[in-house]
Amino acid sequence: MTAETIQTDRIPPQMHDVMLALAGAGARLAAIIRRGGDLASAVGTNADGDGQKALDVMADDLFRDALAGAGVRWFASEEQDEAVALDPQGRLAVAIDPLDGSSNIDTNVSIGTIFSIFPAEDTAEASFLRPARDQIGGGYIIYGPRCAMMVSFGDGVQHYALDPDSDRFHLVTARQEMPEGAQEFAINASNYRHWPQPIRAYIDDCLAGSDGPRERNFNMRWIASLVAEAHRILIRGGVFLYPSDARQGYERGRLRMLYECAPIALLIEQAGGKATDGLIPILDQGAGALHQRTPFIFGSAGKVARIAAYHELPETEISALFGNRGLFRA
Ligand SMILES: O=P(O)(O)OC[C@H]1O[C@](O)(COP(=O)(O)O)[C@@H](O)[C@@H]1O
Ligand SMILES: [Mg+2]
Ligand SMILES: [Mg+2]
Repeated sequence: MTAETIQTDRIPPQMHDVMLALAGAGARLAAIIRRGGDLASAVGTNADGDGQKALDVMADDLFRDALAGAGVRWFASEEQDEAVALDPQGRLAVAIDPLDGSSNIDTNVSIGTIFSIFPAEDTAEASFLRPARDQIGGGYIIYGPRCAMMVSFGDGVQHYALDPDSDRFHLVTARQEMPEGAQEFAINASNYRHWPQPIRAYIDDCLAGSDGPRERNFNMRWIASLVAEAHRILIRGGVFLYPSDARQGYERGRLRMLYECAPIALLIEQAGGKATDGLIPILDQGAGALHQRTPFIFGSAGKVARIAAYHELPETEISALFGNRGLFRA
């Protein structure tokens, strides 16, 4: 039996082993990151053609080994071309982004691990290529100034923190709720010229601040670690956008449906927010392939609904200068 790496009294019993394994591997990875050293050197390329860094591969090995003894039948990872069969008796299927925010490893900026848990079926395809609403668990670990975990089993979001003395995750908040609050948006604005019109119009109106149709000022953040943006938004609200764009290979955005967007969408909905591809809830969709990408917009419910409304505006209204976009005053 695994040592108690996480407080289990709020975790459904059938999830204890998998959560003990994820928390144990997360605590070990947190220690590796704290120690530092050569974690960012290039070591290869993954299934999707992304460059792999030393820490990407280390994290993948750590989580796969930990999950092998935790009732997991199928393991799918950003770092593996195909799903891996672990325990034929296992009842769960786990998809994982073992190290999210790889471009930040060498800059000592927050990075994370994202995980999604489905009931195991007889094949990996049947286990993973299904509606995201079939997830029975999902969450992330953030390796930041504090190491923390947000996880949902479909009944709210639980917030844990890693105690550095005992190396155990303990419950901080039993039901994390997202405030509507912050007037903050997160997008990689260097891609502005490649964005679709509704996204440009939404951001134009935010940037116009109190002089534009929104009649108030906004703040912007871009960390380039999805986990860190999700954590900030869960704690203080705001909105995140990684839309599709006109660059080659970005026709469906950048982020992966199965092990990035689906678990973050579960957390966001369970905390009272919304997560869509611009229009359709992510949880109403599913991955057609393990590494399929999707445009991803999430955050406070009102903000995500507003972005959907920009997608439905008539062309004349969308291409109007922000000052003339009468439908969106305030
Ligand atoms: O560099 P860009 O295009 O702004 O992309 C940033 C996005 O890429 C990611 O780093 C992708 O995740 P990986 O590091 O797991 O590949 C997200 O965490 C982040 O939101
Ligand atoms: Mg990622
Ligand atoms: Mg990754």
